[in-house]
Amino acid sequence: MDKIVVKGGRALHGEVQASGAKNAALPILASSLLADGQSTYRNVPDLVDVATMLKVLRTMGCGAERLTESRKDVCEITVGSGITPEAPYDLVKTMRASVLVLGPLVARYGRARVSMPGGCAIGARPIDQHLKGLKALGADITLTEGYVEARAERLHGATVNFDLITVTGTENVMMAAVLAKGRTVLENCAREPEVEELARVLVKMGARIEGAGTSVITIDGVDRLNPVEHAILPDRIEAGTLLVAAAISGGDVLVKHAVPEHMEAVVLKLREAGCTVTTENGGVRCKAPETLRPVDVTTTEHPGFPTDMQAQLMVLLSVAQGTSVISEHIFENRFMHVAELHRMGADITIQGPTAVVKGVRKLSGAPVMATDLRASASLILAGLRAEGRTDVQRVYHLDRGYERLELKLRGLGADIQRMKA
Ligand SMILES: CC(=O)N[C@H]1[C@@H](OP(=O)(O)OP(=O)(O)OC[C@H]2O[C@@H](n3ccc(=O)[nH]c3=O)[C@H](O)[C@@H]2O)O[C@H](CO)[C@@H](O)[C@@H]1O
Ligand SMILES: C=C(OP(=O)(O)O)C(=O)O
Repeated sequence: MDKIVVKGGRALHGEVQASGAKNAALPILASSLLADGQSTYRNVPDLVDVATMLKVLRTMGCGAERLTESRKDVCEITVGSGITPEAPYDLVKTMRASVLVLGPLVARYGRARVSMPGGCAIGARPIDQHLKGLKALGADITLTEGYVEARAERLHGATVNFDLITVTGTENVMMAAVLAKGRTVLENCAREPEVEELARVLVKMGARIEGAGTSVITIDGVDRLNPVEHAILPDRIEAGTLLVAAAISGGDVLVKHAVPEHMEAVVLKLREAGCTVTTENGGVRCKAPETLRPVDVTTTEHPGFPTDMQAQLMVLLSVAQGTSVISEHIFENRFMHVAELHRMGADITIQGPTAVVKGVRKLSGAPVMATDLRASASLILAGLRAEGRTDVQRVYHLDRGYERLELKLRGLGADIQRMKA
C-alpha cells in the first residue's frame, strides 16, 4: 500500500494543468450504454474511479478501454449486442457512482440489476430519489438480496419533483428519461456544471433536453441515440485544491484550464481569506497573502460552496489569523479529517454540523491517515504547510479522484513523494 510523504515549508510557484473532471467522466461513461456503437471521450482523468467504471462496463459486455502512449486521456466505449445489464456488488462496493448505470440500463434494455450502494465514510448516502424518479417513469423496482432490480417495457415521461437536490440522482433519472416515451419534467434538480456537461453529451447523442444547469430540466424522449465524441470538462474540485495549495504554502500558482465560472464560490472564499485570485491565460491564478484571514463558510449545492472543497478550505483556515466557522450541510459525517488535523496541531472543535476553526501559528508534520477522498487531499495540503515530515497513509482514497496529485505538486516545487507504506 502506498503513502504520500510531504516535507513542508516550500512555497509553490508556477503553472499546473487541471485534469478532466471525475464527476463528469463517471456519468458520461455510463451514458455510453444508451447507444450502440463506439463512443470516444477525451480528457478522461486517469483515476481509480474511472478504471472502476470501465470495469463495470466491461463486466456488462461492453468494450471499454483507455488508449495508451500519447493518447492516454482517451477512452473508447463500444456497445454492441449481448449486454448483461448487471452491476455486481464487488464493483459497486468500491465505487458508489457505479449506480449511474441504473438509469441508462433500464431505459435501453428494459431491465437492470445493480447492487445497492452502501453508506460510506462521509454519510449514509441513500438512493431513494434515484428510485423515486425511475418509478415515476414507469420502472417496476424491487430490492432483492442487496440488489436493485428495475424492469420496464418502455419508460414513459412524467413529472418528478426531487425531495432534495441530488447530483447523481438528477443524472440517473435524466439518462433514463432521454429514451422514455413523451415528456419528462424534472424539478428541484442539481445545477452542478457536471449535470450540464452530461446533458451536453446526451444532446450530442441526439437527446432533446432543455434547462440543464437550472433547477427544472425538460426532456422529450427519443427512440434512439447515437454514439458520440466528447472532451470532458476540467475538474473544478481538483483546480480548487491546487489553488488552496498555492494559498497555504505562501506561493503563487496558475491552474490552467480551470473554469472560473464553475468556481465562483471557492474563488470568493479564497479572496475573503486574503488571496489574490485572478483569471488569466485560460486558467485561474491564486497568490497567497502575507497573512490569511478567517472566513465563515457553509457548504450548499451548486452554485454554493461545494462540500467537496470543505476539507481543503478548512486546512487553509486552520492557519489563518483568527476564528472561522465552517458548516457542512450536504453530508452528515464529513469532518473525518479533523481528528487527523488535530494530530498536526490544528485547533478545531466540532459542534454538530459545524466546525469552529481557531487559526494556529504553525502545523507540525505527523503520520496521519486518509479517511476519504477530499480528507486525503486536505492532509497533503496540511503537510505542505507543516514544519517537518507528514506521512499520509491509505492514499488509495486519493487515487480515486486525483490524477497524480503528488507529481503536480512536485512540479510546483513541493517536496513530496509516493512511497511504499
Ligand atoms: C460522482 C459524483 O458526482 N459525486 C458527487 C455527488 O455525489 P452524490 O450524487 O452521491 O451526492 P448527492 O447530491 O446525491 O447527495 C446530496 C445529499 O442528498 C442525500 N441523498 C441523495 C440521493 C438520494 O436519493 N437520497 C438522499 O438522501 C445524500 O445522502 C446527501 O446528503 O454530489 C456530491 C454533492 O455535491 C459530491 O460530494 C460528490 O462528489
Ligand atoms: C464524495 C466524492 O465522490 P463520490 O461521490 O464519488 O464518493 C468526492 O468527489 O469528493
